[in-house]
Amino acid sequence: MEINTSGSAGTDDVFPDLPPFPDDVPTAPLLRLSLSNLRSSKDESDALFRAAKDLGFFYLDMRNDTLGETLLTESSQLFEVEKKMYALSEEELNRYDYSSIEPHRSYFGYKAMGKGVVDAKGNKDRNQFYNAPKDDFLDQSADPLAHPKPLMESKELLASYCRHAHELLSLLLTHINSHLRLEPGTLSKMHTLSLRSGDHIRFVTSPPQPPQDLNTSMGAHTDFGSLTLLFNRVGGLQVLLPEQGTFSYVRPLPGHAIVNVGDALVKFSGGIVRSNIHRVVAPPGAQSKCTRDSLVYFMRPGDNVLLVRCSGGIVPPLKEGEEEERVTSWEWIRDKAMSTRSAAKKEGVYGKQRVTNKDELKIV
Ligand SMILES: O=C(O)CCC(=O)C(=O)O
Ligand SMILES: [Fe+2]
Repeated sequence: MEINTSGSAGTDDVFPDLPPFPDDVPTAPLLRLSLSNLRSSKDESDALFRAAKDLGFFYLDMRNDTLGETLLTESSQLFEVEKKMYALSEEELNRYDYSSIEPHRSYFGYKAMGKGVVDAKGNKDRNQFYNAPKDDFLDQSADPLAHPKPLMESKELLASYCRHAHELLSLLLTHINSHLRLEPGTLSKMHTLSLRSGDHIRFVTSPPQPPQDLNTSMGAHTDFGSLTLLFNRVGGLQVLLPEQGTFSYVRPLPGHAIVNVGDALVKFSGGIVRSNIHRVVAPPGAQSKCTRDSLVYFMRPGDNVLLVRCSGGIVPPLKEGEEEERVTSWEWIRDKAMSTRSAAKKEGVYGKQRVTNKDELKIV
């Protein structure tokens, strides 16, 4: 079967309400997979595993599939909720910054513009984001946090989105599980919806940047979790091409989500899949004048799950004398999420800067 890549845009590849993504910037060759084909085609499933190993990023066409269409509709509705939330004053939003409030100290909640750093020089980020925890919205947190009114007014929508995003990503996990030839259910068991976990919906927004002062909006990073489901419409996301060592834009495509592999799955697979480095820069071309919103769902293992390789299948066993750090999902998130916060750095709680992909696994 022929699998397209994003090298060039097709006729229905533009968002009608936005200036077009330029045709003269290089774009990354993500495979275009289809959710509906994935349900029945072995070739599509093989392509999924290939994408998870080679680049760790791929497009997933959500159209012509009930779950996919539901996620497209709900994500559009959440983009509206996102607008309402960011219309709140900075003072109001800052009430939900839990990054230094004990006993709730957490990466959930609001992060103001410039609260994170994008590079080793300490340059500040150019985005605001809000991390809305799955467990609060599914009413399964021991100690739920307060969240802004626009989110609480759409609590059912957020809950429904968490369930659907989790269902979709679980389906992808099942395919990866079978390609790794693990016991059926091995990966799913560590990601049961009812387990307390770091899963959350992230609402990211970046205002247009002054043309004379462009900077990285979100610094180069890998995602912590197992799989990430991303909807964006304005360009700016870039992936590091593993062979060239250069960053390349990911063209947003209507009707498609972008899916990427995170660090936890690298650990579980003993380095077989790839958690690729990516970043967000100012939107290219005519899109540079747009506010850039994105909607991310991070699927993560349960908080108490140990991030060690699975045994069985094609997962390479540890070599004699080789040891793996025994860190739980919760400990890993705590260190990693706080490592890019400038305030945390100042207070001396700068976490370990954890980056994992195939090549770096050994130095983590
Ligand atoms: O906004 C985007 O397109 C990507 C955001 C991202 O990589 C993240 O929040 O981890
Ligand atoms: Fe990311």
